[in-house]
Amino acid sequence: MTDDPVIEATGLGVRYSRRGGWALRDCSFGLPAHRVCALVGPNGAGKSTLLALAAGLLRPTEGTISAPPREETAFVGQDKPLYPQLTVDETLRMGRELNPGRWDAKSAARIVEEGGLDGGARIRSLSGGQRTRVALALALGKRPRLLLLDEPMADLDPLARHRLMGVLMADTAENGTSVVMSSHIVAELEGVCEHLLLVDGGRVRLSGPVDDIVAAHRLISGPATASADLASHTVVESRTTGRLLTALARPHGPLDTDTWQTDDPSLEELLLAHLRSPNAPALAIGPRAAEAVRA
Ligand SMILES: Nc1ncnc2c1ncn2[C@@H]1O[C@H](COP(=O)(O)OP(=O)(O)OP(=O)(O)O)[C@@H](O)[C@H]1O
Repeated sequence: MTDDPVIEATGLGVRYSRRGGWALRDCSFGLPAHRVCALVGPNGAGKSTLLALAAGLLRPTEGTISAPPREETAFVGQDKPLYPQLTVDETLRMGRELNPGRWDAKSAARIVEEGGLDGGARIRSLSGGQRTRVALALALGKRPRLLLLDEPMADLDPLARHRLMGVLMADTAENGTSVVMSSHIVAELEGVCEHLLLVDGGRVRLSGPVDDIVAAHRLISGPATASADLASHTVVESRTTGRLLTALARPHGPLDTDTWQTDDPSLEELLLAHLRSPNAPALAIGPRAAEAVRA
């Protein structure tokens, strides 16, 4: 296994119409192969657009994106295009026929069985969450090199989500699949995702290995009167309550420990601080870091 990027983008931009605004602009990043990458951002940030580009369903208006070919990619979008009149078993048989020579019946069956789905049930009789499960079974059965998931677990109950995430992660780790997964449920990503791409307003705000991104930040608290001390660091967000100042910052050197108390932020704290501060400087760590930050 190599750490070569599975997806590489340079100056990527998408405009859906000539008069419309840019859904994505100046995006440069690399996503590592054989890893689980989280794609995070608020509504309308450009996540689905980015996944559609990676899946080869959309062409960029400007810039380039390289990704595996469509036959090696599986994409589970927000709307799951299944045939309502087919049964679960017939759907999986169709998956086998559409993917001759590479269909992994065991992986597909495992996802369906784990949800207790009746193979004879018609797709139209299934709940939204059960359909998601069938769509994921079809995607994994394809044994893709790249698995793209657009908010895959949104309509599953918390227990089903937790279990299915476990199965998905075990399966993709076993097969060295590269996964890119968008989600609004940050708690779901913590401990699962190794790489992070935060997009906001069509731009890349954070890009890099989760551990490195988290390690680059500190939660800082201390007296508001000493706020000038922070001027030499990159402050993503700061708040003053009475005499106490709390901040999320990227320190560029030691902080006076007599004045400041510092802690590791959680991934959730880090993401929320960035989302609340759209003008905070972007951070890219790893491949294409220079271009990402320049953009
Ligand atoms: N088919 C389309 N035609 C025109 N504009 C579109 C189209 N699809 C998306 N957009 C616009 O592109 C921007 C990015 O949308 P996108 O769906 O990629 O965001 P997202 O991050 O996936 O959002 P969400 O979290 O709500 O799913 C938005 O401003 C959206 O209105």
